[in-house]
Amino acid sequence: MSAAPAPTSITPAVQVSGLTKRFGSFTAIDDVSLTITPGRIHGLLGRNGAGKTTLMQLITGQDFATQGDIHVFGEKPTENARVLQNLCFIKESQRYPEDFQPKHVLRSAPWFFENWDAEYAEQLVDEFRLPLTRRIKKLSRGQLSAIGVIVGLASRAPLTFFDEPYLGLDAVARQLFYDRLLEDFSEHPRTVVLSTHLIDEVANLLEHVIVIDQGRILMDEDAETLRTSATTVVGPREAVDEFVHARDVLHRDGIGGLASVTVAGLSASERSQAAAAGLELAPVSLQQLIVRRTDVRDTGIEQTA
Ligand SMILES: Nc1ncnc2c1ncn2[C@@H]1O[C@H](COP(=O)(O)OP(=O)(O)OP(=O)(O)O)[C@@H](O)[C@H]1O
Repeated sequence: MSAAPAPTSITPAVQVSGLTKRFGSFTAIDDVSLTITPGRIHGLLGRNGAGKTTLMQLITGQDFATQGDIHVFGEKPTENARVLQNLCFIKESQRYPEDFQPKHVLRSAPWFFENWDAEYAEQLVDEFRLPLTRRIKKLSRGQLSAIGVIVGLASRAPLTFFDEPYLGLDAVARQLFYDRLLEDFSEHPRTVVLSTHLIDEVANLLEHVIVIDQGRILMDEDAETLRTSATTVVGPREAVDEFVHARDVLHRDGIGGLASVTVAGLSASERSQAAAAGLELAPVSLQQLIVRRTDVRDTGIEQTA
């Protein structure tokens, strides 16, 4: 067996080109190309059935593509132990052996993850209040999710995928997950891909956003660029209409004589112009932006405020 090419800081964590996955006549992933830069937290977002889980399954070598290429740290992932030992895929539908208890999961984790930090896992078990010696099939939905979250964090895998990792987790536990992810990521930088419908909750964690819909990539952008790419203009309808005239309008709302219109990118001088016209400018949340930019009203994305 030839030696693995040493991953370098410029080797993409993931490189996908022309990727297609069909289930019979249904195309779940449709000619997708994307690059996941190492050392960042990426959001993989999209409506139900958009193709997020399928894409993650292909990248992590758990399923075969119909067409196209996938490279993880420069190598093909399928049946490739060198790649797989650098991966952690936390999914909502994780199955465990019949009689397993959380303590068995934690004991077996070091076999799969060479960076496993048992002490950190213990700390997380306390913080998430996970009962270690109860059969997994008897755990609550949130406790089951806590196992995945703990494994995902304590594995410190160079490439970690969290696919809707927190079904059933209460607000305190979700916040704990975000806090620990951010802290641990700063101390042990790695590549994280987080798939979620709770966009506003994770907005501050994300450095890059990938939006998928009907198997195609709709958006693949730096989160900061995205955050500053639109503004909502609020004020008397006539003044707002005059201001947004000939601009790229993403969304309109309003009541009575008041209008609230979201427009793409405003320059500094346009902002001053709006202020001079007595209009208010409000930032657009990442969630709203994705909803507006994808031009979809029912996104399947939950409001959490
Ligand atoms: N084994 C399969 N056989 C047939 N169709 C499948 C199979 N796996 C997934 N699909 C279909 O592929 C599409 C993408 O599914 P996927 O699970 O990737 O979506 P998702 O974006 O993760 O959705 P959600 O947010 O609801 O979890 C869906 O329409 C799904 O029904």
